[in-house]
Amino acid sequence: MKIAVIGTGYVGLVSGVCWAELGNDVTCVDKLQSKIDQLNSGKVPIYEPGLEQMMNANRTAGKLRFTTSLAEAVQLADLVVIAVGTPSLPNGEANLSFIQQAAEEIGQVLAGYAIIVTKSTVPVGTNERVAAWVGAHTSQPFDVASVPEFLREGSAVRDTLHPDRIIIGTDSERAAAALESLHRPLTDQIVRTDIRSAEMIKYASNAFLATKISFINEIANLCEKVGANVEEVATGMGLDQRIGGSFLRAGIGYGGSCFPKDTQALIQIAGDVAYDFKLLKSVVEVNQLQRRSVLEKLADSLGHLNGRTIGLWGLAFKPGTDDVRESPAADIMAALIEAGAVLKVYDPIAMVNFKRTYYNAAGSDDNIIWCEEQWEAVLGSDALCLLTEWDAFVQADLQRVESLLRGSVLIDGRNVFRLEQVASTGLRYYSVGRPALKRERSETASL
Ligand SMILES: NC(=O)c1ccc[n+]([C@@H]2O[C@H](COP(=O)([O-])OP(=O)(O)OC[C@H]3O[C@@H](n4cnc5c(N)ncnc54)[C@H](O)[C@@H]3O)[C@@H](O)[C@H]2O)c1
Ligand SMILES: O=c1ccn([C@@H]2O[C@H](COP(=O)(O)OP(=O)(O)O[C@H]3O[C@H](CO)[C@@H](O)[C@H](O)[C@H]3O)[C@@H](O)[C@H]2O)c(=O)[nH]1
Repeated sequence: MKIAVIGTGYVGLVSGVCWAELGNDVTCVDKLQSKIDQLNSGKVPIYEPGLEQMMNANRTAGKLRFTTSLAEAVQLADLVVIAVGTPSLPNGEANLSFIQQAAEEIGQVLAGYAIIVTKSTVPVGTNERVAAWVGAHTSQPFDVASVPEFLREGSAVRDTLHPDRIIIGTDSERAAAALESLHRPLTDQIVRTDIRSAEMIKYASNAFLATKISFINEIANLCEKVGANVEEVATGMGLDQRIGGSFLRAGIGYGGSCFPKDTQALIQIAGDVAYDFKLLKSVVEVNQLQRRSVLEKLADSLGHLNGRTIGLWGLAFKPGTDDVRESPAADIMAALIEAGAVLKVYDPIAMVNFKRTYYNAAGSDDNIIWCEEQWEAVLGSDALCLLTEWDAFVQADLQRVESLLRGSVLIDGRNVFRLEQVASTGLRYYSVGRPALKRERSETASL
């Protein structure tokens, strides 16, 4: 199949590369010249394990190209895939301006029948608008379909090649048949729906996963008060097949480019039809409060934060990605700085993106020291907070943490250390929903 993919972000690039890997002829388009130049020089602009190698193998095989010319890509394509961003507007609603622009541009250059697929996450009814935006600029025949994307960052290639299901929402038999044959090599779980249901499946899935996380975080907060251990609780709950064990890891709350944005958008979608989505509003509120639990634990262990030096391990919203959109670390850092703390921060992959997104490229803020390696963030700090569960942090030698800290407090925002492991050190240890090790210890530096 000849495929044009509009937008070379996490979704467009990974989908394009994987479709080429399956033997299709793929042209990826982005309006950012710098991105296309980078891709044409064989470099992937995002951190996504396994992607660069697969991309270059398919470029070399002549199955994958990159261009800024939407016309060049669309005119030859049987299938045109829209994978541009749908970020939040200030009121939480999805911003559809990139979708509209892409749809209108497609309409302007369509040279014959094509199937136009929206992979971006879009509110119910958007694909009907896409059809109108395309149709306003062309007399060529076309069909539209909603094929929402469910990949996770950090495992995007694997998720794309081994999806749990493919949802195809379209009114057109011709489009459905073509899309089924495109996806059949990936899975037998292909579900056909009407367009609006496909659009809703994406939001409902993300909202449900976010609900699971906020639910277990509330159970964790309760566990701390009643002396239970949330890990044991989650294991016990998850063995019930009706509940399932995934997405029950308590922590500092969800972040990323999807859950925060898509939960807000679904609240807004409901509001537009005068439906008050109370449960989802609480999920969002709980998530916001959960980020503050790190500050409460620091205040409990250190007494006050003014003038304290706090080491932070992890800036990405989760391990395996350089994406820092809506990362809990951003809120936690801002609150710590406001409380007068000095921060020593380190992330193995996301430092550059984080500085650029939240502190301008130079990372300028007198209260932040951007560390070159993970141990620098520990050295001389009153406390160390683990915010992202990168392997290098999970495998860290806790005796070394103890010896480099000036204080003795370790806040584990992702429950990565075993309680017995920490018990063999003198660290004062706070995790999420598990018993704290609050023992007294001298705050003398041992550098
Ligand atoms: N990131 C994820 O893990 C993920 C997973 C599933 C679904 N989604 C959804 O997929 C969509 C894309 O997400 P993303 O994270 O890949 O976005 P992104 O911001 O990483 O990338 C979007 C790209 O589209 C390009 N673009 C915008 N308008 C264009 C136009 N008119 N022509 C050509 N290029 C254009 C931008 O320059 C950018 O490179 C969003 O709706 C998102 O909610 C994302
Ligand atoms: O038990 C859990 C699982 C996840 N998280 C957090 O939840 C966030 C999102 O994690 P994850 O879902 O792994 O990452 P994303 O790449 O954002 O993927 C989600 O968002 C994508 C964009 O819509 C969807 O395609 C995916 O199916 C959906 O999992 C991260 O901050 C995680 O730390 C938890 O706190 N506890």
